[in-house]
Amino acid sequence: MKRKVSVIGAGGWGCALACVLCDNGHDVALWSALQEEVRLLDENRENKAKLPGVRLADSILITDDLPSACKDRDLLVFAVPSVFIRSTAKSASPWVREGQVIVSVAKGIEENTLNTMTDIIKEEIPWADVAVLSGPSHAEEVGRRMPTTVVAGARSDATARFVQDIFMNDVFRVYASQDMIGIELGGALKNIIALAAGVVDGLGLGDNTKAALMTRGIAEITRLGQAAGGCQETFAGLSGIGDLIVTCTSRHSRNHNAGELIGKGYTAQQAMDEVKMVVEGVYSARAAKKLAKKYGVTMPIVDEVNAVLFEGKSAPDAMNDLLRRERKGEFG
Ligand SMILES: NC(=O)C1=CN([C@@H]2O[C@H](COP(=O)(O)OP(=O)(O)OC[C@H]3O[C@@H](n4cnc5c(N)ncnc54)[C@H](O)[C@@H]3O)[C@@H](O)[C@H]2O)C=CC1
Ligand SMILES: O=C(CO)COP(=O)(O)O
Repeated sequence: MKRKVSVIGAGGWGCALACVLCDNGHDVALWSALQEEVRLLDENRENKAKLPGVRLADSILITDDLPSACKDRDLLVFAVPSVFIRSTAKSASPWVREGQVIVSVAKGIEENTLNTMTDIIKEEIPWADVAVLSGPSHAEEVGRRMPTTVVAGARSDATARFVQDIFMNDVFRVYASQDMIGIELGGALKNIIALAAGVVDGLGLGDNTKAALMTRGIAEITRLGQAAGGCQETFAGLSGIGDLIVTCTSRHSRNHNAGELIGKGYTAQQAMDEVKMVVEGVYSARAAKKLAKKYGVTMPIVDEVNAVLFEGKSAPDAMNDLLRRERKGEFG
């Protein structure tokens, strides 16, 4: 069924998802807060800065007019970086109708409130029906129609399946779930572990080391995620281990690439400047540490990433301190 859909945010991920939705025959609008970005997208029909080589079909309406992008739409996809989710939701709220479905595809945790992205949207627009879409899905590959699988999460099964139906096609397979907190925490926390995996590569360490970080990383994510109310199975699924694998190993990963630069001696700011696109793990690291404290769980990799990012600790010292922790059983 043809739907009216708007993608709010025109970075790499917003552009790739606009392509998926357009392929599915929907009436698609793509909104950006940045006038210059809108001008360039309209002129080039491509986001040359964030997603080069992926053409935006002529039928995608590119706009900087938020009211018209929100009004009378069956679905809004919020695809701005996590730090802009609250301001974007606040600005959009006057034009969102009762029960309108908003799906968040941003991966982060708000630092001062420890809210997930859908918590923020619900706070700003309590009358919306809020969902999440997450999983191992780099824009660079989705834009090239490479087979990808994700999970749509919503409180009600009906809303999760509504989102599933709108996005699903032969190369973009969508599963449905009702574990929103599990999906969102998996998506946000894997970025911090991916920074650490990048550091391993930047330090010139090996595959054993990276496998160790990924495995112990998902243990940390699962520990915190379950304490916060997520289901264990979700962390073994697409938005958990699946996204962790792709983010720790892909050349497309902004978090891995920033971590690699940090391993080579760049500061966090220098690494972010070099990567140019949003490195969400840097914004979520402090929040993850605070969440771990709130729920009384140990997250040694997250602690060390924080120390390297914000306390001037060297990457080799962080690695050594992880290895020299007191001996323990594998599962606690
Ligand atoms: N790029 C990817 O492959 C994927 C990204 N995501 C998530 O999607 C979110 C967006 O990521 P990307 O598209 O990669 O980011 P990006 O760095 O490519 O794009 C940033 C975009 O944010 C928008 N923006 C800039 N300033 C703004 C403001 N003041 N208010 C509102 N919007 C503003 C602009 O449209 C800009 O192009 C992140 O949370 C990321 O983790 C999730 C899955 C895949
Ligand atoms: O979430 C992502 C892929 O699923 C994107 O990760 P990066 O931001 O590290 O590129």
